[in-house]
Amino acid sequence: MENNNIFAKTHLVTPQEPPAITTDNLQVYYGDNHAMHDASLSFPEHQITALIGASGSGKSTYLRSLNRMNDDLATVKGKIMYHGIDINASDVNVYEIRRHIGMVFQLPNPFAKSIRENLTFALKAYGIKKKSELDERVETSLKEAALWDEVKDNLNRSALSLSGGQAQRLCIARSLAIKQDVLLLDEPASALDPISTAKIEATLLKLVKKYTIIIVTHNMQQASRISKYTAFFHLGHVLEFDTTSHIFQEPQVPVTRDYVLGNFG
Ligand SMILES: Nc1ncnc2c1ncn2[C@@H]1O[C@H](COP(=O)(O)OP(=O)(O)OP(=O)(O)O)[C@@H](O)[C@H]1O
Repeated sequence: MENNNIFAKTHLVTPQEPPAITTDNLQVYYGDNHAMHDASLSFPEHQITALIGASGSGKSTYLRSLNRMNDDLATVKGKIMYHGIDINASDVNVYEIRRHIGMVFQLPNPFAKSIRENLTFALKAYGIKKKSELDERVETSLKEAALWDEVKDNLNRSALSLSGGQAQRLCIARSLAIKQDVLLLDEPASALDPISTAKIEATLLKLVKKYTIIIVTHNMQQASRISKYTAFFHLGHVLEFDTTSHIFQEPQVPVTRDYVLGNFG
């Protein structure tokens, strides 16, 4: 009956650093499918945390809940605390949440607009109209996302003409332009070549000085290279959360050990 005991052994540390976001007993249901069980985690400010685990273990489900992207798809129970506010409460404005907590998806999704408009679209919706401020936000966000040098000569060209890696950095820049402070990234480099992947990783390592980053990845080397903390998901449960070095060098839970050694998944 080993299967019944898999979820009994967990190892979940609470990082010393102050949290940017925490979840308390987060549960997600797609109809009758209880896809996420009791996820209680704390994501430290200005650190990269990786979410790892086999396909279907609940990583994206959990990540999407953090900025209420599951609202129309699932029932999400439990608390999601962000600066002392439970952002999972029904009376919280989800657009306001997404002003602070942004999402970058696996496949880059630039709008069919110019590079500049991709960055100014949300700013204008938030009431920023002054050209000098818009220009400043465009330049700063593109520089922070390490894209400025490649696009500065023609910001009016279509964002659809960018390469996959450039388009993904533009999507990161979109978050930076509106000064979101938590970036949720769902396998942002899995569709990219190794050079584009390296650029994204280098960008994230710079951004973490100012932003809190939570990244889903199937790439163990990537998690090791860039994250300070790692959470291991298994069949809708978080079984282990610790520093990335502990997770990869001395995992405490047998299922984590099997996963990081490549014995399944
Ligand atoms: N929109 C949805 N509607 C119904 N069920 C869903 C939906 N999205 C995910 N699920 C279910 O929730 C469970 C967890 O899926 P999820 O996509 O979160 O896993 P994952 O670990 O991110 O997988 P992957 O690594 O393949 O992206 C699975 O059983 C999946 O079928």
